[in-house]
Amino acid sequence: MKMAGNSPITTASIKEMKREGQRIVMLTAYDYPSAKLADEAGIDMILVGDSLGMVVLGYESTVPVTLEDMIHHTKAVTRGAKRAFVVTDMPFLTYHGTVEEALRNAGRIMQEGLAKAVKIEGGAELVPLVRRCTQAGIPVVGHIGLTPQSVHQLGGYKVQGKTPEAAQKLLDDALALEEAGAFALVMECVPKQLAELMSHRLSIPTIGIGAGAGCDGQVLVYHDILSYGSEHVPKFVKKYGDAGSLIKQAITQYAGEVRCGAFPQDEHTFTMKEEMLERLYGEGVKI
Ligand SMILES: Nc1nc(=O)c2c([nH]1)NC[C@@H]1CN(c3ccc(C(=O)N[C@@H](CCC(=O)O)C(=O)O)cc3)CN21
Ligand SMILES: CC(C)C(=O)C(=O)O
Ligand SMILES: [Mg+2]
Repeated sequence: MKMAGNSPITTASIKEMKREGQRIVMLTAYDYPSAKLADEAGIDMILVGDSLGMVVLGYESTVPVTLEDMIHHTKAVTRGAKRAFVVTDMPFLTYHGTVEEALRNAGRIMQEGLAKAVKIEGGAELVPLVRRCTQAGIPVVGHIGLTPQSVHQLGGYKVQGKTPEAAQKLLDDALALEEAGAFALVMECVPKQLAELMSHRLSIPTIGIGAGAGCDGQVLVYHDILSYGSEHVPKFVKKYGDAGSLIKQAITQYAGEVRCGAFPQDEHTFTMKEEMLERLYGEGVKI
């Protein structure tokens, strides 16, 4: 399998991967160790997804996630990612006021979090913002199809674009975002035929999640592929490891060994010199 070299990934190398038919691999990460492992495993793009609200903060949806949350986690991820290109989700309602306000929020993600790009959920209505960010040097990734920040409007996490009208709207949105300057596009939970068609129509790379093999790249949630405590795992997830069981087993063994006295052993313990101990007792130091 071909993999881009060791030099840091850029927007240019991401676009080039599409031209060369090399699939782009994206994974979410939310902290320093997960970013470091993903980076070392050769992941091309790391997404600091607002899914962190659900998988690491325990909220019911991504709606409660704040800009401060995203910046905080982005700081940790960018310290761990040496080669991977880090993209951060703009959270709920941080890009729906004025373009100036949205630009300022995107700017904080770049300047404080040190992300290389931002991702925003929505279609053609975001064109003025995408244009402004792109002009200001902030690369933008679009996100269409199932847009989880609109879960309360969509009525659940459902597949999108199943009718000809809905599919046409998604295609129009995708083309508008590309035209406005988005350098990549996430397509979530859309029928595979539509995702493949959109991937052919667009010159920018498409990154699918629950959108089939016809996309230029794939993205999944870190905790989902590792079975690491994530709940309500979507159908499109494939599990590649069982970190949850591994961690629970290790913690259970630790608890058992503390309770029966098997831990700690001498090797985990510090000692005082005999001479110091004699002085302690002999001189009657009060302890
Ligand atoms: N752990 C996790 N993984 C994700 O991929 C993820 C999150 N959280 N949180 C934010 C969004 C929400 N996502 C989701 C969540 C559930 C489904 C889901 O259950 N979908 C149904 C399909 C329903 C239908 O038939 O229309 C499924 O069976 O997969 C899909 C996407 C994707 N994102
Ligand atoms: C699932 C991906 C695309 C995402 O937006 C997230 O992790 O928040
Ligand atoms: Mg997201």
